Amino acid sequence: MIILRGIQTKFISLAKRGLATSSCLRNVDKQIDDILTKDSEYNSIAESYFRLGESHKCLVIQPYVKWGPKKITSISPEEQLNEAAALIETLPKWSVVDSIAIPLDTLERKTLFKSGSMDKLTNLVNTTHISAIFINVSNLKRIQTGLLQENFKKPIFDRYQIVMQILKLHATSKHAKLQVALAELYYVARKAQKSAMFKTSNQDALKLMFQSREQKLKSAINDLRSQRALLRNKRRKMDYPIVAVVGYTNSGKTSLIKALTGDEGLVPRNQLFATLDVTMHSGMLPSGLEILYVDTVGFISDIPTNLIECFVATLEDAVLADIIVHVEDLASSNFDFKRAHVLSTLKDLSKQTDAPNLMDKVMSVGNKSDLVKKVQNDDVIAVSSKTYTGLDELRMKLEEAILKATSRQKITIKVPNGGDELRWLYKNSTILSEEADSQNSQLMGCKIIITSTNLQKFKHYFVNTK
Ligand SMILES: Nc1nc2c(ncn2[C@@H]2O[C@H](COP(=O)(O)OP(=O)(O)OP(=O)(O)O)[C@@H](O)[C@H]2O)c(=O)[nH]1
Ligand SMILES: [Mg+2]
Repeated sequence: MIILRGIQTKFISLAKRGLATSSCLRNVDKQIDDILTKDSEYNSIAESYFRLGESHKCLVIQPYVKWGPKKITSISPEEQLNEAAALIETLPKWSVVDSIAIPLDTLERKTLFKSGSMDKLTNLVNTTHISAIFINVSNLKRIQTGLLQENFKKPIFDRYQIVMQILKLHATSKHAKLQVALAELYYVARKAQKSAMFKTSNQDALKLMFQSREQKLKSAINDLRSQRALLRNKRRKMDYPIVAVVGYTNSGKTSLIKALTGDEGLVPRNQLFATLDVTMHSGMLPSGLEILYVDTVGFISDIPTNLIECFVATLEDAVLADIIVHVEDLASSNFDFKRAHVLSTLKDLSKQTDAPNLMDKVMSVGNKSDLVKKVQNDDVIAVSSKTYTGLDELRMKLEEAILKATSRQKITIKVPNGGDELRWLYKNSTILSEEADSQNSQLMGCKIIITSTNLQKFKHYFVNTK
């Protein structure tokens, strides 16, 4: 769901003009609630894969391919382990007790690990007080999970399960809940269809149940998408420049928008996937031009594609923005890896959504500059959302880019004092300053920002006709 937040008075004025969504979405609300809560047969199957209520002390294992084409060179196993631990720590009541990286020659082995590594891990499991094992690969095969569980006598989780649990916990809006439910359904249906339960129960009925749930979820998501498209058109008509803020999870997107807008409704959190809703926040550029910042869902590497696809819809607003601010965490040890991941996701998005000029709209902002001694990257605008350093420079650069991207121009225009022209300009442009003309007191000199279309209209109404 798109939620519009901003400085309160602005929120009210924007909401009155039809930008807030709640009333538009009310009619589909009940239908969505039913899909999410009343499907008891599905819910009881899904619960067996996701253990939201449990608390766990985890051993985190990072398998990594040591050589050959499958070897990952862009991020070290230690850095992967750090990210894996951050995922676990994001779940309330889950903690990391120990972590270990294990070299492999392939990820395809039935037991995943060779016997030597298996012995080493069994010893570690038996001598450490843990209640579960998180193996940081995107998706374990059912046979791998089964054999590892049998060997270690502890529940085994893969990355998909952990990310899904975080998403389930953090999804608050209907739209986010529906998308998470769809991502979960793909996982549950695939696992259930391969399980013993599926072989012994009425397979056709189970398949039908999954298919019907998928259809209901997709249709509800499509309804919401149409609502969003309507809202987008409304916003376009109102001509607010839009700045989408994207980036790797935890880079500080929400914090940056909060620092730029002063919006107290925003709550940055030191968690992965803290933001799962696309929200809008009004802000002002140095000239007084009002813009909307769009907060978005963070990116993360190594997530199964159907999980990503579910979130592409939420990024539609980003794709259609006038400028895309890419927030990067300057203090992150794997800065280059994260940058490459976000840029390649944006490139994919540009292809999928048929937006060929998407990459031209990207502006790189290096956040958390307060945590580094020296900013190494010359190609970013360095800021700190914590100390507010660099924000004025960022606003200036944004203004420059927005004026260019939205064909707006700053001009000075002379209009009759108190006339229709002035009233029209108040409605259709941003007035930066106005002062009486020194040579003719009947005239006002107005410095304005106006779109090319509105300038044409102004000329048509007030210049050509006279
Ligand atoms: N020191 C410092 N910490 C920051 C800065 N900006 C954000 N943080 C911290 O970084 C963490 C993540 O911030 P968020 O703004 O929630 O990050 P996000 O990119 O919106 O994260 P997701 O919504 O989870 O993708 C929080 O603990 C913030 O307080 C900064 O400039 N300096
Ligand atoms: Mg956020």
